[in-house]
Amino acid sequence: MNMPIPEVNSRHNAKDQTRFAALWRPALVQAFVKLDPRQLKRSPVMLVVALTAVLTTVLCFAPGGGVSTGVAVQIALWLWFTVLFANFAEALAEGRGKARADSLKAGSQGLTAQRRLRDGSYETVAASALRKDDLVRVVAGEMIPGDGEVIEGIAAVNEAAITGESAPVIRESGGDRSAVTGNTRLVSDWLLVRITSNPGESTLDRMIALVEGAKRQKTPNEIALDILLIGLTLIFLIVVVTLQPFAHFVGGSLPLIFLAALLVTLIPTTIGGLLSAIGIAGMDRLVRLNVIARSGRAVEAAGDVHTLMLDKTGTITFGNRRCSALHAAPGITAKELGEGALLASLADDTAEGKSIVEYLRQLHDFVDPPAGQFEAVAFSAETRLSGIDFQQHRYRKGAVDAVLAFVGMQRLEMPAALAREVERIAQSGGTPLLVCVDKRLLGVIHLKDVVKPGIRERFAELRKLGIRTVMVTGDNPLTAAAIAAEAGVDDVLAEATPEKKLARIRQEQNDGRLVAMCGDGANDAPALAQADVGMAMNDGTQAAREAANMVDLDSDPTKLLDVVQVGKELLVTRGALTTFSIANDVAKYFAILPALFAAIYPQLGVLNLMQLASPQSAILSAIVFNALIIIVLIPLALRGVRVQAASAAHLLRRNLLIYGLGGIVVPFAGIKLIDLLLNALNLV
Ligand SMILES: Nc1ncnc2c1ncn2[C@@H]1O[C@H](COP(=O)(O)OP(=O)(O)OP(=O)(O)O)[C@@H](O)[C@H]1O
Ligand SMILES: [K+]
Ligand SMILES: [Mg+2]
Repeated sequence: MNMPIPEVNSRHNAKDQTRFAALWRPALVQAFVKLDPRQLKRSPVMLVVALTAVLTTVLCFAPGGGVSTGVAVQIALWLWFTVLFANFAEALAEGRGKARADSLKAGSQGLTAQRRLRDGSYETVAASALRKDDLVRVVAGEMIPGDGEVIEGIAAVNEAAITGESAPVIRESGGDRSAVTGNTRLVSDWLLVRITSNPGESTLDRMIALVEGAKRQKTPNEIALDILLIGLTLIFLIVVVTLQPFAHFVGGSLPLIFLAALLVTLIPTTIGGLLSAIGIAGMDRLVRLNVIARSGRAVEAAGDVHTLMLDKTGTITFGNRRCSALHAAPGITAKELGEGALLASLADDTAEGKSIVEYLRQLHDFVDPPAGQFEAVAFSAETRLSGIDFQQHRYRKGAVDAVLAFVGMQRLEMPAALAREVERIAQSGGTPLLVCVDKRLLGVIHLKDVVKPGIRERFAELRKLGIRTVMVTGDNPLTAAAIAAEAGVDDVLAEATPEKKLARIRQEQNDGRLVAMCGDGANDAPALAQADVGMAMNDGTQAAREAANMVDLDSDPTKLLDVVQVGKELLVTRGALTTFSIANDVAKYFAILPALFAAIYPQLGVLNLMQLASPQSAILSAIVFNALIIIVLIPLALRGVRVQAASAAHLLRRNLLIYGLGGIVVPFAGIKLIDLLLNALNLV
């Protein structure tokens, strides 16, 4: 049922065609610009073709060996076409991203910022002059001048320029929603932002570099393939050079121009010419998915990922865990619990803490303790506690096991009514926070969060691709299990600290599996850095965005499914075209050799199955075919081979059959057809 059906990816067909109409002209110009040897040397195979083209161009003036000048000129021209077609493919791939890069650049031009000086006043500077740790103030209506972290304030931000999503999002200091992106617009209030990137390193800069493909580094896979292609080129060079002694042996001779042309038809020019376009097109598909990848390597790893780890709050759920109710322990009044919970939350600037304060202020009028008379204990993912020390009392709230440990109580010693309440909250998928003062339990706070829609279906699709999903969360096992059941993950790791998350990833990697991690919090940063594919939610913290090697601008963890798809398509497309290219070249050898030697070894006539008209015609037809096949395969290289859920072995067999067999058969038909055409037109 899950049959692999490699086919040309048609999802973007209509769009691609309209784009092509706008793109081919500039790409044609670029094809000539890219004849620059400094650019050509990035592809060793194409460099060899270019050098051969130069040689044959020179030989046109004295072809020798009975080759007519007309044929020599045609061979030289088609060799140049071969290089130009490969350049054209690359230019087309780059062109698709360039329009987006240009509009991104235009949006950031002339942007200014209000930078805070030491004395607290502000100066106006160009956004491009901002450096890490500068403090800037942004007010409603202004653009945020760079990537940064909100230090003070709360505001709605329209991120459409970057994400294409026009609904504003809330950004505030503290907690997991504190990161802002340059070139997004503040639509309300004001923010004080600490800039976190130096010029040239921001999200916007990375996006531009990515879509332009200019600074694209070759991935380890591409380098390995390059080495294989260079090896094949050397082997065929030796093959071609040894043909001449054979010819001499029987008193004949092959013209140098034939040998040069033969070399080009035999070396892997098809994949050599399309390799870079395949890589750029893959990255472009990612950008269109609104995912920014730091390296092509991560995208390829995504194609092979086995385990996907996801943080719960903010990744699987929306992450606005808010206080929805309080339940007092037996013998504690609502007022006592409220006061304790408020004190434990006053100095807590996480979203959870703020929501508790807000909730309680609506119910009671409390008098705040004067500032400076208490000592804040900030929340940390390690302790999973927060609160204050005030008038010799220690007010705390936090994860159930953490607070029980704090008051020195076993789980079973908890008052039965409170234990039931905690369980009820957890089973509903909510997060229970116990509240205590010193050794006394006051009650429990119910934090509510909502699972993002569509998650379950997408995880089922991931499972079909053979990817296991694991939810890792700092929350208690019951809440974790409830959310896990709702989201449909395969496994859960609850009460996890950042270390535990990291250890789990290392363990999977030690078992030889590639791991992807999706997260948003500062506490996810180590895991995001350790994972082979680390995808940060754009609306998460700056720490997570910096540690990850991909950022999803839509903050949708299920986007990983698409990234896996792009990675697989990239690997399969490259593999398929390599198979095709090599099979093709070997077939050409047998297709044209009999014709080439017909005059020298008349006995070979029996092998001349294709009955090509003459050695001249055989060589020219092969060169023409060799160039045209690049053009024919450009759409496949740019769109990618469509990959559907299937085992790797199945895919491999299927592709070997289609592209291997195809690669052997196609040249026989193609070269014969061109031979007939050239002769009909009297060109040889
Ligand atoms: N402001 C807070 N004060 C006290 N305790 C908190 C606070 N926020 C969260 N907790 C408790 O600490 C636990 C861990 O929170 P944290 O945000 O680190 O979770 P996490 O590891 O990111 O996992 P997830 O995001 O999936 O919940 C929470 O489940 C909750 O019980
Ligand atoms: K070739
Ligand atoms: Mg989190």
